[in-house]
Amino acid sequence: MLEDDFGREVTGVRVSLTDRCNFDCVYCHNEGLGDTRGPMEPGDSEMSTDDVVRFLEVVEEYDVRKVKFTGGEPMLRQDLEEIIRRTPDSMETSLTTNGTFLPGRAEALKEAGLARVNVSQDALDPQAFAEITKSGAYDKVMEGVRAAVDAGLTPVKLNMVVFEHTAGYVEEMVEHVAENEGLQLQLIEYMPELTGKPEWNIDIDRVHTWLADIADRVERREMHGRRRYFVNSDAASDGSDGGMVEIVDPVENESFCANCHRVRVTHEGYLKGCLNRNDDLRPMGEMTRAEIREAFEATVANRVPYYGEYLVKDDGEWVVNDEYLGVDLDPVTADD
Ligand SMILES: Nc1nc2c(ncn2[C@@H]2O[C@H](COP(=O)(O)OP(=O)(O)OP(=O)(O)O)[C@@H](O)[C@H]2O)c(=O)[nH]1
Ligand SMILES: C[S@@+](CC[C@H](N)C(=O)[O-])C[C@H]1O[C@@H](n2cnc3c(N)ncnc32)[C@H](O)[C@@H]1O
Ligand code: SF4
Ligand code: SF4
Repeated sequence: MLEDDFGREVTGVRVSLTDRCNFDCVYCHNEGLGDTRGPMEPGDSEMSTDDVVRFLEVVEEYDVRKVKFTGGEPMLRQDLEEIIRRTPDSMETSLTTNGTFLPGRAEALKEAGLARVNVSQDALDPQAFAEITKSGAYDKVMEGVRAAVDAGLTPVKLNMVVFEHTAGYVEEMVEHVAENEGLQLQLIEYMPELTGKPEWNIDIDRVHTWLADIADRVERREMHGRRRYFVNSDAASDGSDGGMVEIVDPVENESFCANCHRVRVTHEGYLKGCLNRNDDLRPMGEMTRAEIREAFEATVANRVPYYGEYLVKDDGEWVVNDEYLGVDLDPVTADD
């Protein structure tokens, strides 16, 4: 297993399969790569099926055991089922999607070996949903979530970005997942770095405080040290956990970055050490196994935590701050 200079082992990869999308969400960071708008046809620049599979086979050699497929909208790739089928068996395979193509395809994804899906759903109100996503496909998304639950792609995590347009819908969404088996909620702090519009920010600490008040139990997840709140677990008739609500709050959060164990791959086949950075793109040449190995090792060796005092000025020169290694990571009590 590879470890970076900040003691972070790399256990997962996040692979963007395309930058195309059928939505145009007002906040979209597109994994740090900018606009999703453009032609809907497969781009020449996208990694081929074989490239993606070869990449996964190589990183498996380094004990990478998790892969997240994302985009753009990854379900625009017609070879998604094939990619999943050919993903090494040792890897947990998950997908983040806007959900519109899940109806009619969820079963096939499950059969191909997909473990679970996350579906972006920012509101339970069709009009608000349409305004945020610039699409009227609310019903399709609801249908997609049901199809995923029915196919056993569970837990289905609903991804809701908490920002000015959605803050009023948080409570309703928490109730929704608490009442519906198979669903969990991820409340994502709005990341303004890549989209501008800092005026849309909502103070995520207020959401933590509110959830801490109503939760029966709180855990900390290994990944990013994220907090998980269990709501209404007593009321759950099936003995399950009731509603599980996780807060994804990376912004200016050193502890989040200190627990970051994933390397990213862009749809064009560049490695990237951090979601928020665009100055660390590393090509993998012709994507031969040797080139992938070399680029992967170099990417891990050059990873830095985005938030955190990882660079300091010494005699006018920027140098890595060894003190960062002493950041209080807080005890992590929950496993993934
Ligand atoms: N800044 C930052 N944001 C992240 C990182 N990982 C995930 N996110 C954000 O978290 C949100 C949810 O991401 P998903 O792709 O659904 O999945 P996940 O939460 O990372 O992973 P699972 O919970 O294991 O499914 C997205 O808005 C991502 O941009 C990260 O390493 N850094
Ligand atoms: C870029 S999308 C790609 C996958 C898929 N198209 C989807 O929407 O789920 C991945 C996740 O990033 C989230 N996201 C996009 N821009 C964001 C931002 N500025 N701040 C926080 N999360 C954001 C989306 O809500 C989504 O859950
Ligand atoms: S559906 Fe996903 S990729 Fe598409 S615009 Fe929305 S957040 Fe971005
Ligand atoms: S270093 Fe921080 S900002 Fe960058 S990908 Fe990891 S958690 Fe996200």
